[in-house]
Amino acid sequence: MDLANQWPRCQIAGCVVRFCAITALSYFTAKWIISRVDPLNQMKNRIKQKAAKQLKKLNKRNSSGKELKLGDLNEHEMAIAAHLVAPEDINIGWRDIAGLHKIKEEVRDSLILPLMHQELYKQSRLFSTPKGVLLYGPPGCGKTLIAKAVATETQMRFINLDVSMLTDKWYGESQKLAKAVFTLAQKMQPCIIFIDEIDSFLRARGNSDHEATAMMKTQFMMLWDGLRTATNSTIIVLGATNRPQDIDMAILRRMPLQLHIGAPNKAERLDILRLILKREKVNSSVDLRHLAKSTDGFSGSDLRELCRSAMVSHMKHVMDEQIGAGDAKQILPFKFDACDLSLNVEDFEKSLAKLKKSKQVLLSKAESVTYGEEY
Ligand SMILES: Nc1ncnc2c1ncn2[C@@H]1O[C@H](COP(=O)(O)OP(=O)(O)OP(=O)(O)O)[C@@H](O)[C@H]1O
Repeated sequence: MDLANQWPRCQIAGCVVRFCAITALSYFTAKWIISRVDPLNQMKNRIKQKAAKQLKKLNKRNSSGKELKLGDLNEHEMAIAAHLVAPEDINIGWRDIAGLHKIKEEVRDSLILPLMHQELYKQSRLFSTPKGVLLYGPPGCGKTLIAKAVATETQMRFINLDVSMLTDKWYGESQKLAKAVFTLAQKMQPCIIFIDEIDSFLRARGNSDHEATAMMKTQFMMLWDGLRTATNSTIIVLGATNRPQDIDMAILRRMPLQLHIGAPNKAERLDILRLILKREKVNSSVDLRHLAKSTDGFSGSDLRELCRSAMVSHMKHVMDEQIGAGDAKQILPFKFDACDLSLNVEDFEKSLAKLKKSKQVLLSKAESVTYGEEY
């Protein structure tokens, strides 16, 4: 009788166990499938992997011994951490910037030395390291280079803030992300928060601003203020812009050090050309002084393009001579040693004419934009 009573109970228990197992299996399978096809989840995983990679690089170089782990960060900080730039990926120092002597001196005196010798500078109540720095001037003249060199010289960590992510609908929760920028910087200080094209993000507030954007800007400023009043934090917001006149006045007030990085003059253009061509073969007939004189109005990046395009034209000439209409694979290895790879006057002349022409086209297209007058 007892046995007969127990038998159905065992069956019931078996059924319950099977039911639970099937339910659990279905749940985890469904979860796995959703995680595989959900784009948001996939993006979060990518961010996590990228953040982990960047943190690993940072920790490897960290001499203070204080490691920052992925587990120390919340979801929003992780999204920002994916935009960290490891020191080995920056690799730009003063030696990589030609000209701009006054700017370098100013940055050294007002920023680098005070950051590197904080104890000494703290002795004076008159001095405080600027928590906000603005680099402004025409495009391609070295603003980003200066920002990177500051990070390298001071060995500070570098968040290259991609402002579009703060307003991106995929990330959502703009305000939490804005907060995460500062909390992450706090966790890994000394740290530079670099905002390129800061005018596009923190432009003068207007009625046309979306409510969420306006709130995020306000929050950003509040967090920045927290930084400015904290005496023991070593976090600097470094902004770069081509259009300083578009930046909100309240933001400009938070950036006491404002440096104009203008177009290079003749002597600076010569320095830049020498730096760019340092490791290239250049024929002795090429007069770099003359080239510097003929490139009035060129930015550093225009000069780089000039040299690159001269090299392209030279290589084309070499290839035409070597290969002609022949088969590249067959002929190249045999005559390679005989090639003259030195850039010559003709290469530069061709490249200069091409660049001047394209600059002219650009200028006529953007007649209303007159950078020179704005500064
Ligand atoms: N002073 C300089 N010395 C050496 N190279 C320079 C200099 N200025 C510009 N360059 C060259 O131009 C490139 C662009 O410079 P950079 O990105 O710093 O310009 P930018 O002012 O930040 O421009 P944008 O406003 O377009 O962001 C550099 O990678 C470098 O090759």
